[in-house]
Amino acid sequence: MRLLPRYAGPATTVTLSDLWLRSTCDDTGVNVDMARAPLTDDRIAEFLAELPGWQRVDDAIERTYKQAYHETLHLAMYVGAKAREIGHHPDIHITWQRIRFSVTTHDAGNRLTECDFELARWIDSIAEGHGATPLD
Ligand SMILES: C[C@H](O)[C@H](O)[C@H]1CNC2=NC(N)=NC(=O)C2=N1
Repeated sequence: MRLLPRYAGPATTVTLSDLWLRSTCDDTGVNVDMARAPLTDDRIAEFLAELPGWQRVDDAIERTYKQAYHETLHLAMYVGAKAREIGHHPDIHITWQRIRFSVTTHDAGNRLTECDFELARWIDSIAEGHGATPLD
């Protein structure tokens, strides 16, 4: 079992993109702008087209990866660190050899917003860095 985290990439640094996303997606007194407005079905389809592998499930987007159980715990830790940085958090479901991420915007009444697609992009990047295999 790998004892040290495999991935020490963007999840541990705050980038301009994070700062933008944080100012757009968290609720620390920043005006809720377009990024947190519920998206129309057409816009959701446009965003999904840019995120191959993510599926819409009702008013959330989901993706599942295959990875050794203990590696999925590492991956969840780094995704959690990124979620804290950007103020937007996925549901994470871990079972044997599988990790599934589900993202929606609770503050918009559990509807899909731009924040969800930004978070999905980060999850893809971190999962790739961890060597997780998409199951789509
Ligand atoms: C106050 C806090 O920033 C907000 O409640 C954030 C926290 N993380 C979040 N994560 C997700 N997935 N949806 C939200 O609406 C959300 N809101």
